[in-house]
Amino acid sequence: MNTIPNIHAMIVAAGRGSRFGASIAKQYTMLEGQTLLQHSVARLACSDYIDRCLLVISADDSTAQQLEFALRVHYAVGGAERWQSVQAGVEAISQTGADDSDLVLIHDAARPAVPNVDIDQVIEAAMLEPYGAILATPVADTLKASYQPAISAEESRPHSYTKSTMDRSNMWQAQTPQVFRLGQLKKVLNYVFEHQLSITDEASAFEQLGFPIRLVSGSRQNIKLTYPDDAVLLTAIMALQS
Ligand SMILES: Nc1ccn([C@@H]2O[C@H](COP(=O)(O)OP(=O)(O)OP(=O)(O)O)[C@@H](O)[C@H]2O)c(=O)n1
Ligand SMILES: C[C@](O)(CO)[C@H](O)COP(=O)(O)O
Repeated sequence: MNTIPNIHAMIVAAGRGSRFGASIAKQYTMLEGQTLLQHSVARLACSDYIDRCLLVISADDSTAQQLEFALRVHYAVGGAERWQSVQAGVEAISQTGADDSDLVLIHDAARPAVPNVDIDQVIEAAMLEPYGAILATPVADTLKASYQPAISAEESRPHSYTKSTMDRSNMWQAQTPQVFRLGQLKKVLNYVFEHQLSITDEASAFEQLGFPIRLVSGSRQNIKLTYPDDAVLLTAIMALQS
């Protein structure tokens, strides 16, 4: 497993950003004169392993094709769930005649601050693995499980209470890029489809089948724009990095 495989990069940008709550899809939020999607492509462009990128966008996206990108891009139409967008991207990559042993790199449009060094590290780790590797950071905070007691008729919103404290010693927060062998990725996504699983990243699909995915410790600067508060942090991180 030590020959250099082809790398097919894909950025998933077909989400709505419902938790962010803006009127435009969050991947088109402007930051330092460019959209998040352009920044994310530019980060991938810094890697010597990547020379083009598949952008998975929603069917009604009229913005992406008007933008300029730091890499040669091509397009696929995403689905309702993130994993379905990835599956659409995987199909598009397969149709180009890619080999099952090639690597597919999946990155969120909403993570424009991924450091260049992390991109290469996760690619190089995946090259040595039969299934793949992902960026992640060890959980830093005390982690609480919670419960909500039954609410009385006059209460409109239930409060949450702590139930227990989780052992965080082997807990990680998943990031992207996530990098997998194409053939194995196709298999696990079919499994998700057949079993109607609900997953938030592709590494979860591998976990369901007991396939090991290596964790590569990444930077805490690689945050995802998810909630409005994240915009302040992301702006500061991008300014610091530039
Ligand atoms: N059906 C979907 C859902 C998500 N994504 C992409 O996956 C990345 C990470 O997902 P997330 O932060 O959950 O994005 P949204 O689905 O847009 O946000 P929300 O869950 O708050 O609606 C984003 O770049 C998003 O565009 C996608 O391509 N297709
Ligand atoms: C893929 C991901 O960005 C890894 O953190 C994430 O899982 C996307 O979905 P989420 O629902 O925002 O966790």
